[in-house]
Amino acid sequence: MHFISGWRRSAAVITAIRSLSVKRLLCSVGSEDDTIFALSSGQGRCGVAVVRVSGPASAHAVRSLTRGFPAARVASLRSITHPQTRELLDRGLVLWFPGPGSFTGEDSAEFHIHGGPAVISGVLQALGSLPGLRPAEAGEFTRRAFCAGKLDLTEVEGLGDLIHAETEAQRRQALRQMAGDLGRIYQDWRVRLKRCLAHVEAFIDFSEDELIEDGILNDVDTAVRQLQTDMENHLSDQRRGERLRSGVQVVIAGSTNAGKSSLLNMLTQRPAAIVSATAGTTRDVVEVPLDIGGYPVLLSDTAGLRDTTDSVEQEGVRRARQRVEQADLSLVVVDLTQLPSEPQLVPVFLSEHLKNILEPSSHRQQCILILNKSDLSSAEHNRSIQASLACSADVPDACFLSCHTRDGLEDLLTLVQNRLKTLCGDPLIGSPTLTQNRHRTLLQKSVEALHQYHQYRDVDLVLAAEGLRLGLSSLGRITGRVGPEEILDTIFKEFCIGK
Ligand SMILES: Nc1nc2c(ncn2[C@@H]2O[C@H](COP(=O)(O)OP(=O)(O)OP(=O)(O)O)[C@@H](O)[C@H]2O)c(=O)[nH]1
Ligand SMILES: [K+]
Ligand SMILES: [Mg+2]
Repeated sequence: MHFISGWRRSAAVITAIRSLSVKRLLCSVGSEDDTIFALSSGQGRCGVAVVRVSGPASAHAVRSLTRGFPAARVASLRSITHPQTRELLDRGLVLWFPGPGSFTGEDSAEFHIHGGPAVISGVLQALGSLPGLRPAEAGEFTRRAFCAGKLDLTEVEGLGDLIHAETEAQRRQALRQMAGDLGRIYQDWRVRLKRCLAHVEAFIDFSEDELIEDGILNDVDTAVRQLQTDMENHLSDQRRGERLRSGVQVVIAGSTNAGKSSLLNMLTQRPAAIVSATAGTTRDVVEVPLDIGGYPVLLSDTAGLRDTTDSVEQEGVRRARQRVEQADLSLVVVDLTQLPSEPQLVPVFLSEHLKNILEPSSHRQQCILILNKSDLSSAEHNRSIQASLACSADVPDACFLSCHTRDGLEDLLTLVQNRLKTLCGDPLIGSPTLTQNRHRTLLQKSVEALHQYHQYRDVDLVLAAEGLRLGLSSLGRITGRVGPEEILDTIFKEFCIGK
């Protein structure tokens, strides 16, 4: 056993050298010797604009534009002047963040100036006139933070998502990922897998000399199986996190003239789609992003579903059906006045009607029935329909609505919100969910590689170990500990200049 710990130490040294060189390789592009600067607040006229500087010449930049060097991490009011012409550009706050304790890990500074275009361009020009300073590329500040080991890739992505978050639930999920909750899970799996690999490699190298305990491979088998289970559980999340990140696809579908476009307009509070008494008004899919109860929704109105000889309308119907296929949730609108007059016949009628709209049976659960135009039918008749529906197991959640009087809108919104909660999950409860397809693909690869381990375990241990190594490398790519340059390029390019 003594021998194994010695071997482990040397393996640890090798791993350390490897990860060092990977990091050097990844971070060598876009010379780190440059000092970069950019407007970090939004473009356009605003009260205060923030110009950020990072890199070795940051202190020189502060000295050149202001007098009296500011204390670290304290806002100091200064006159900001052009280093060559000495012209006064603005009076603003200057902040000095010495490395390595800064966001990027480098010496950095911020100029909080007035947000007029002339002030901003004056300060940017002044910085550009200094030797060793150049404008930052998109995402370059965050990239430097990553290279300094301040963030792993999942945290970088969380930061990107936070900047783009439009609803409360998206913000919560992004904050959690930025805090490293997701990265920690992947890191833990990497550590466990690394231990398995070390044991198998030790077994390959030393088992003939009988320096290895028997049963070590059985322990590895159990550990690998447990890892597979953990990863598969994480993968089978019904894409909740990804849905929350990119928006829930909700489609409004149904027969012509049911009031689908009227519903879209009521929910979006603007005349987004044309409403008319002519059947077959809507042809194109009309898509509107919405925030419903903190969840991001992409709501689309579609052409009424009917057989038609009009080729343009046929295309509209084809697109409508395609949307229903892809949707996370369908709002099926039915004109109440078109239902059978006998309430007890309504459930069978609706269940047949739904088959026509939601063909694959797997989609039946992801549907809310909206019985529209309730203003045209008596309250008593509506109650009888409701009672009859309550006794039927074939019909999904249904609610009465009038797009004219807005009666039933509250109930509909509650129903929709509850569905969204199930579809996206609560980002603060339970273990954090996968948020990106990139993570999913790499995790699936990792799980497949672990299957290779079991496949070759009794046949060829070297090949089995290779499976573990592949699994480890896929996991490492998620957090960016291992990874080709182009992945990083894509991720950082999604950031804007100044981030
Ligand atoms: N009385 C009443 N009329 C409604 C209601 N909702 C919609 N309508 C009317 O029904 C007709 C059709 O409405 P639309 O919203 O265009 O229906 P649609 O389902 O989008 O129709 P297509 O796009 O042609 O498939 C219009 O005359 C609306 O004013 C409602 O709740 N009550
Ligand atoms: K219509
Ligand atoms: Mg319409």
